[in-house]
Amino acid sequence: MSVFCNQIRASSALVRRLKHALFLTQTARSFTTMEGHRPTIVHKRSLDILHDPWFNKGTAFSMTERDRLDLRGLLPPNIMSSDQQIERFMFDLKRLEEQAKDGPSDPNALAKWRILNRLHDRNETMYYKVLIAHIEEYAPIVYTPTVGLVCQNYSGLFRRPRGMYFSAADRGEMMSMVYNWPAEQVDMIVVTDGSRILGLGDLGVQGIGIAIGKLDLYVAAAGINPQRVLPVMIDVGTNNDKLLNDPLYLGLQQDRLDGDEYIAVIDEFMEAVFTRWPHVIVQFEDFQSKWAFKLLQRYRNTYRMFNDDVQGTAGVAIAGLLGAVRAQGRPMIDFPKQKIVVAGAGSAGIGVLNAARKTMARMLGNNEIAFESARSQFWVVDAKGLITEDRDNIDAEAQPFARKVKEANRQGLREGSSLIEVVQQVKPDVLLGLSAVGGLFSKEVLEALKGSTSTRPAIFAMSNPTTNAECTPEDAFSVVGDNIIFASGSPFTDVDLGNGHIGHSNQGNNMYLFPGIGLGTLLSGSRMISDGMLQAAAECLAAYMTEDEVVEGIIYPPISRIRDITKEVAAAVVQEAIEEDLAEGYREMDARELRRLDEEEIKEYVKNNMWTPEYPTLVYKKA
Ligand SMILES: NC(=O)C1=CN([C@@H]2O[C@H](COP(=O)(O)OP(=O)(O)OC[C@H]3O[C@@H](n4cnc5c(N)ncnc54)[C@H](O)[C@@H]3O)[C@@H](O)[C@H]2O)C=CC1
Ligand SMILES: CC(=O)C(=O)O
Ligand SMILES: [Mg+2]
Repeated sequence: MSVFCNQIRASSALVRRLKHALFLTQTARSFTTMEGHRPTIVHKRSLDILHDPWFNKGTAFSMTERDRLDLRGLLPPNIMSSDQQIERFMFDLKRLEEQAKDGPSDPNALAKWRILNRLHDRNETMYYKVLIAHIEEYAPIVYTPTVGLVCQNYSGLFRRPRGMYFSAADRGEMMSMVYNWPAEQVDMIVVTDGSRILGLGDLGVQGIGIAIGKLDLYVAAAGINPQRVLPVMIDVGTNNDKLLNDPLYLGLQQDRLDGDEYIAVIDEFMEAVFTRWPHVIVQFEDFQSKWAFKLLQRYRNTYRMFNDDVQGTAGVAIAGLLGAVRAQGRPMIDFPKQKIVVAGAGSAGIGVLNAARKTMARMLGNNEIAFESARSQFWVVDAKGLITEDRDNIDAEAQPFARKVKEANRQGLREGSSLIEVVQQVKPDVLLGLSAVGGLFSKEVLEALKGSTSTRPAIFAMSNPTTNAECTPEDAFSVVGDNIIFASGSPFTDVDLGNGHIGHSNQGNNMYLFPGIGLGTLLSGSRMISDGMLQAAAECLAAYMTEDEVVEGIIYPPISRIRDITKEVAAAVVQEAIEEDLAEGYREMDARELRRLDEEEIKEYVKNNMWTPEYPTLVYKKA
């Protein structure tokens, strides 16, 4: 009996399923025939639509729909057909299969990024809990080196948009577009124009990945509330031929704007974001050197902004250079005696040179003569070799570091001398690379460094991502010797030197400063980010490592301590802003109260204002 009943139940369930399938087919058909005639009424706008799988069309939203639904700026500018969207999806899927055949490392890193990214989309609190608890393991995924790979493959990886896109096609619209962002308050913007992403060159609109990665560190390290961060991509075109010819590219397929047209776009963006959020801080990231310096000079006295590659990198390098002096068993005040060869004269290299020269000058008496004499401690080599005053069309930023011709000749050098020649002749204490050329510190260059007059030569292979590092720690320790200091921009593991000795591989990356610079600026309410505030941040990082650690060769903290060092850096920035009378206060902490705080109280104030990922209790209230 029960078997019979079960059969009846099963067959009626089957009939129901068949009927339902028939109904769905008919409905689908009637929808298909009506498509294009009857619009679908939606009761949502903006991000709510993009996050709704029923209505979301992603990059296929037309421009009129984007305007109608307040979506302008929330998607990359290139409008795609649904066929193109599927082609892009399939391309990515196939590429993953291809890469999986080639070897485990890259697809594994990308797969981890995807899993983390999905969690980021689903549950930010949980995402940041995971990131903070495992920062050592996952910073290399959300930040350098994997973020470089993510940017390179962004068209394929793009699923749900994050951040805002302002493009050259949005001129005249930005002031209203900025209101499409759903958050009432934004504390921190990281903006890029994609023109020099890490050492990977012009990646156009795909550079948004670096702004997202940097802001992940703002949340994880500085405790900036994730609801108040905004990654921004300013798409003014690209000069990357591959992207210009790629039908699946998500950005504007036109040559980069230049000159006044370019500046007009960036000006409009700055005006728009500072009009809506007057207290926001804007970090410029990975702009090609040509614009990095000009925009910094243009905005730094008007807006709360800084350029991470120029100023953040400079501070991190100074801290490391001072650490290298201490590691030689010498006092920091001996820094002006160091002979420093820098390979790379772009935004990062020049930023470091300017800051190092100023630091030396301060130690030598802080006057014109000191500043002039500090200049002779640097030898700068770029793609054309040693820079001397003989160089034609020398960049204005590099000019102050051009070697005098006679002096160079006396050292057996000339305009355009190769890096090996320079290292052989100068016998520097420090060899620092910000060239974006992987392997530039070849065996020959490192062999030449063995002639260094330093008791403990330092090698900074600071270019990113990993493949662009000027050398690996293995090469450095094995060729130059066990008694060196080594730092790199992207993480490497320590080197086993045998007999229980470890060759420390430090990560010399601006991530140790930018989160603290941003947080300190926010909490001080400083009107601008002064040289003094940046200097205070660098000095704080330099002083963070103990004497024992630097003697061991550890000149930067491990990333597991990034939240603590960021708190210290932020407190130093607040303190300096107060001393320079720039601090206007933050929320209920007004300028007067800030001035009353002592050093420990400032640290406490910073700590108490760092967001931690905890679920809040939610209560429903009608809008
Ligand atoms: N570790 C860190 O915190 C940071 C690292 N960087 C890295 O620094 C690198 C450079 O960045 P930017 O200065 O903005 O780039 P850039 O493109 O403006 O400058 C590169 C410089 O390297 C020079 N160069 C090229 N080939 C060379 C060669 N064979 N020998 C010597 N010099 C050579 C170029 O002439 C140019 O002066 C990138 O890889 C970037 O990822 C940048 C900022 C922070
Ligand atoms: C770290 C960084 O800012 C860069 O490589 O550009
Ligand atoms: Mg950068």
